[in-house]
Amino acid sequence: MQRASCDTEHTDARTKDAGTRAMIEATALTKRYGAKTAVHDVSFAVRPGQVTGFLGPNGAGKSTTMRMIMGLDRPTSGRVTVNGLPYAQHRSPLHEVGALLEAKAVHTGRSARNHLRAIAATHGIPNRRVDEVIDLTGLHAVAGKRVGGFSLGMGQRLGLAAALLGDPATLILDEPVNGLDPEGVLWVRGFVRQLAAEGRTVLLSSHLMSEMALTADHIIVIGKGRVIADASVADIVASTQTFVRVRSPRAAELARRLGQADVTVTEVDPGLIEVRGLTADAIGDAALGLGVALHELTTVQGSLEDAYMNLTRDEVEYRTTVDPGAAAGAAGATGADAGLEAVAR
Ligand SMILES: Nc1ncnc2c1ncn2[C@@H]1O[C@H](COP(=O)(O)OP(=O)(O)OP(=O)(O)O)[C@@H](O)[C@H]1O
Repeated sequence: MQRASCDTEHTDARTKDAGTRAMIEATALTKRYGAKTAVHDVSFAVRPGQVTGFLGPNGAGKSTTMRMIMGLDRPTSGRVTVNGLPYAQHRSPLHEVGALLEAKAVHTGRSARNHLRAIAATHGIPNRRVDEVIDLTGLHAVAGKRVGGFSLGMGQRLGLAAALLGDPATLILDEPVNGLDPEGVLWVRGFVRQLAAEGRTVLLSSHLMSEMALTADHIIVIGKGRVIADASVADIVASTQTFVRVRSPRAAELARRLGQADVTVTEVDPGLIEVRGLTADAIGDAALGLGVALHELTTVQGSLEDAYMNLTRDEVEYRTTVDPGAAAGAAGATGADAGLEAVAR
């Protein structure tokens, strides 16, 4: 993939900087709407050179926080800076931070190229840069087409192209893969990772946990306006409980014999149990001692999704009748994501 930058010197400086200086910094950030506190005393730092996922159930305060980062909403108290200054105090904000806040195509009769040229013109950005971002986002073949006729995927590429016009070091992307087909999701994932690899700071929100696990390096989770987790994806996943999946024609009998203090055995199906509190070795030895045949003995590490469900179980503002435990346990990433959405909405 072509570098998502037009300024090599600039980018090399950024890469050297990566991991050292926080580019988005929130300090005791609070936003109240009348009696409603949407964001409560939130502090976090988003660092360059990695993708930081911003997660939380619906109504948790993500959009409000993103709006305050972008200067679209004023904090009630506290502050948030981008590259050291509140957004509104930057002389050329488009060169500091690019944002994709709306997940829909712009409805306009203009061509993609003219749409981008219009934005560029109002920010003193040369047309040369418009052509560069068109190439970077793979829009070349449709650059002359009316934006109003764009698919959601093309609309997202156009939104990313607009966000990149000022070659900003910081990008804020709200649900960039929402509604995209698998090819579009794959493209956005690769693109976002490339932007971070260049040393840029990328803050990305998504409800798709399986996608976040593949895209983000670091995760900030908010619930009911407060930060409830701020850690690397690896650390968050490592904090989830592992369990051992055991398949046996005599699973029920094995379950009874394994049951003891600090061991939890869940019967998933006749013939399939999940054991927490014992290693696979211990279960295998116990089965051998009992003369019970095992058809499967697998240690399963919890997923980012499991960790997220545990973290946000008490933080969901609008709960449906779907049981979060059942949703988290749903088989396969897609099924579990669907369950998560049902809980979080
Ligand atoms: N302009 C407003 N006036 C009053 N309340 C608001 C306003 N904007 C947001 N809120 C409330 O603040 C809380 C946080 O909303 P916000 O949109 O930031 O959440 P979110 O995490 O982005 O949710 P979603 O995932 O649904 O986009 C919600 O309870 C919401 O109803």
